[in-house]
Amino acid sequence: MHVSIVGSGYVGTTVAACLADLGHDVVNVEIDEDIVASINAGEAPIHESGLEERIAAHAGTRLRATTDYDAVRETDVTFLCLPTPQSDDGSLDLAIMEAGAESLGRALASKDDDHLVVVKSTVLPGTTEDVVAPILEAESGTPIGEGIEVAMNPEFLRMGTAVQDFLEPDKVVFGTASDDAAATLRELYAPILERDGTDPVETDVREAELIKYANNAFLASKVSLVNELGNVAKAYGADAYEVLEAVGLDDRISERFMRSGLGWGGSCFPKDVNALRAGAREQGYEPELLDAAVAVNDGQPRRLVDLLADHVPLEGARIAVLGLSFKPGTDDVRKSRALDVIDVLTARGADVVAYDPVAIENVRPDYPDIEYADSSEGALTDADGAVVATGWPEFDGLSVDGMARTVVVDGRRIDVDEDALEVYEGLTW
Ligand SMILES: NC(=O)c1ccc[n+]([C@@H]2O[C@H](COP(=O)([O-])OP(=O)(O)OC[C@H]3O[C@@H](n4cnc5c(N)ncnc54)[C@H](O)[C@@H]3O)[C@@H](O)[C@H]2O)c1
Ligand SMILES: O=c1ccn([C@@H]2O[C@H](COP(=O)(O)OP(=O)(O)O[C@H]3O[C@H](CO)[C@@H](O)[C@H](O)[C@H]3O)[C@@H](O)[C@H]2O)c(=O)[nH]1
Repeated sequence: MHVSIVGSGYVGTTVAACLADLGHDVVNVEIDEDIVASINAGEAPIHESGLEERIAAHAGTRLRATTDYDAVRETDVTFLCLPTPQSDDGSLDLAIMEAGAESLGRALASKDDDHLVVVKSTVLPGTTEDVVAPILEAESGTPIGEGIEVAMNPEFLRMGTAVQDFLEPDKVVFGTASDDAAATLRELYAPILERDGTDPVETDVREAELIKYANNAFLASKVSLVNELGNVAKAYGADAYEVLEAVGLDDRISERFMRSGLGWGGSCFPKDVNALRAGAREQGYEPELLDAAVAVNDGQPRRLVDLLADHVPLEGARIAVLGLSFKPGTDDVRKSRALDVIDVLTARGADVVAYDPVAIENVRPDYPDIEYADSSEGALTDADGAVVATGWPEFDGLSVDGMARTVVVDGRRIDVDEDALEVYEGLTW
């Protein structure tokens, strides 16, 4: 099939490379010329396992990128993979989606045969049919349903495992308003669906939009509940990991997403939970449980620093922050809890020296005044205390020899020889 993908960031690039891998002919339409050049040169513009080799294998044959929206006219389907950020008040900001839909609609004005526009970005119920579709209709001059159709196909991939998640998904969701649109999506995803004998979840557009938010709200709230239970465990002097490992043996609960500690960050959970809270309020519903999930999450960085302050006077102390990315396996620092920890530490007068295996350059522009080390040993040298903010595997078995005082407060449960330390405190154990 001939597919165009508008927006070539984390999602658009991954989806494009994977669809090319599945045998489709794919073009990325992207406004950033560096990204376009990178894909056409066969190089991955982002750090994701399995992406580089797929782009290298297909660039110039089944995969290309362009800044020119006219390329969509040579395709049957367009996926919108544009950012849907959070406004200052927490609500969903659709300005980029609207601009993308305008450009796409204009390009489709001179296309003769049928075209399916699929929203893959995370958008609140009603956005595809009530915001995107009218723009496409106005700009193309083609009524929806008479040559142009819209559909919604939410994406559940995670940073760090994006390629594998796309190619081997737990579920595939098609939100459509017609049998034709559903059939086109089934054909496009056929290699994935046939391999596992998976049936796609087929719904109307509005349900597909909400499935994505419900999914993220559920997972984020699960981690917040786990953190609340972890905080209670700590108050009782109990180990939350032992408790929750046992709880997770219940099939109804599952052992996944049970790691308590510093909480959830990243480009999705915070903005999506906030968009859903704002959207629910707009609909006249008070989402009290989601409010609480955010409050528990926002409290964890301060709790971590409070624990450290029980052992080390922070004013003027040299404190190592180990890990900056929002989770291991990615250089993404968007809404990373590590940054909140740094904010609290510096507000309380500590001198921060930070280390991360891949994410330092993404933090430096916003935090030019803290010190950076090129290894965990370097960060720990002469430190009066350390906090673990991201659970990178390389922090397991940490060497603390050079520390002024061997005080370690762990927000991610790394593997550490507690007997070698003056103080080891886990956030929830
Ligand atoms: N990152 C994830 O893990 C993930 C997973 C599932 C769903 N999502 C959702 O997918 C959407 C995209 O997320 P992302 O992380 O890929 O965003 P991103 O910021 O990494 O990428 C978006 C890309 O769109 C480009 N762009 C902006 N305006 C454009 C325009 N008018 N025309 C063409 N290109 C334009 C940007 O230059 C950028 O490269 C969001 O709605 C997000 O919530 C993200
Ligand atoms: O037991 C756990 C699991 C996760 N986290 C934290 O939760 C956040 C999110 O982690 P994860 O879900 O693995 O990463 P993302 O790449 O943000 O993926 C989420 O957000 C994406 C964008 O919407 C969705 O597509 C994915 O399905 C959804 O898992 C990170 O800060 C993790 O450190 C915990 O604290 N404890």
